[in-house]
Amino acid sequence: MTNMDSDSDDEIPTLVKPEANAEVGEQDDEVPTLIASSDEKPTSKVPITIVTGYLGAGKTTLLNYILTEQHGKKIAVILNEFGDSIDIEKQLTVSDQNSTEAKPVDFVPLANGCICCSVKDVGVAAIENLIEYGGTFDYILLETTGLADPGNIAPLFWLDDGLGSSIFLDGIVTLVDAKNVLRSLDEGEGDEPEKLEERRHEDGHGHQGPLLTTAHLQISHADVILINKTDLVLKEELQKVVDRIQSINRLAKIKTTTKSQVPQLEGLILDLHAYDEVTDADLKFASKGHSHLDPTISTSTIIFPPLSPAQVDNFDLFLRTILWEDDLPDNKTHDIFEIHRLKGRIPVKDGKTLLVQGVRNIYDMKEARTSDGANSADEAKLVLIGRGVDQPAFRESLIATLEAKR
Ligand SMILES: Nc1nc2c(ncn2[C@@H]2O[C@H](COP(=O)(O)OP(=O)(O)OP(=O)(O)O)[C@@H](O)[C@H]2O)c(=O)[nH]1
Ligand SMILES: [Zn+2]
Repeated sequence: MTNMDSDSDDEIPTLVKPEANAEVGEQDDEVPTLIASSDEKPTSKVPITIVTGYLGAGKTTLLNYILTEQHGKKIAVILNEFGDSIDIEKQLTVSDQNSTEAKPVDFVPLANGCICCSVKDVGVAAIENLIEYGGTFDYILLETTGLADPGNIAPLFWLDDGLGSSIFLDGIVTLVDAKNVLRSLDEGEGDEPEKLEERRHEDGHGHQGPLLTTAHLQISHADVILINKTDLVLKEELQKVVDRIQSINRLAKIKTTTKSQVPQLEGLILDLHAYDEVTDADLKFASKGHSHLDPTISTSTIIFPPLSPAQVDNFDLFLRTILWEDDLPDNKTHDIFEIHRLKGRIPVKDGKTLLVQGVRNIYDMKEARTSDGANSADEAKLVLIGRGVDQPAFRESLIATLEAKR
């Protein structure tokens, strides 16, 4: 669906209609509008999966595939021009002011119970309307533009304010094009040159750091990465791609696909729970080691002893300082860094386990339900994904902060 991504503002959005179900949409130019009565408010939050990926990686192919599969869910698919953070903020404000006079959104019902909605300019407001008027579906899939930075979009659905009251972020799925991804990572091919220049930063010694491309941002924020178009590469080439992607993001599940055909939807696209649960298994692979295959972004794991209850506040201070101030507490000297994603499981000696989640400068810390609790003898693990996170100073600063009397 490359025509969705053109820049012309007056272009009429195209609706996705899987060929197999072509008869369902009936008249092509008459789009049905679903309007539910106002008392049909959804009672629980609807999960949303963000589908991101570089230009032409296979996002629309994936959504079409899902819309034709039998999965027993009513899925609302939104094709959107989500991209620029500034636009999104504008849209949020507009939708807040107009929330009482929101207009219905147009949907196309599909054979397997799914509905499809194509939104070009309304963005967040459209999703609110979808919830308000639709109410009859149990999942939302949102395709972003190829140049979108998921780090700007994810917080909109994760936080309690804004949209978080009716929707919760289930996960971010990133598609990469096996044939082109290495070139995108190395050269920023397809990226806007000004954006690349903006994202370059100095390494703290006055040297320009390596290129941070859109492909990096989409991989570093992903919970699931589908390496698509495997038919276009040789086995050895594919292995190189897998290795490179793993070196950037060791938390994400990685699967290889052709024509975006995922082996199963559950746990790969739907119901990831990537922003509420942090299981031991989630962190296991990440903490097994790391490599420096990518000069720009890497995954790093800090392992430390369980906290005493009195150290919890100090741990929180450490998180606030690294995420909000891009700095390490206790004046620890360090190179410049930038954290994109963070996950942790922190046992406390009173028997609780703290679960930590972060995207950019937003984080959430809560207690694990006792049923999934690791016992307090386990080590604590904090996994960081980003630029410059692979510095010994992180662990040193954390230990010093935990031990400090405040
Ligand atoms: N050879 C090959 N082609 C594929 C595969 N998956 C998708 N394609 C083709 O690649 C092209 C782009 O796929 P889309 O699904 O439109 O990609 P997209 O990510 O939605 O693209 P944009 O919205 O333009 O960013 C289409 O012509 C697809 O048919 C694959 O596994 N192998
Ligand atoms: Zn597309």
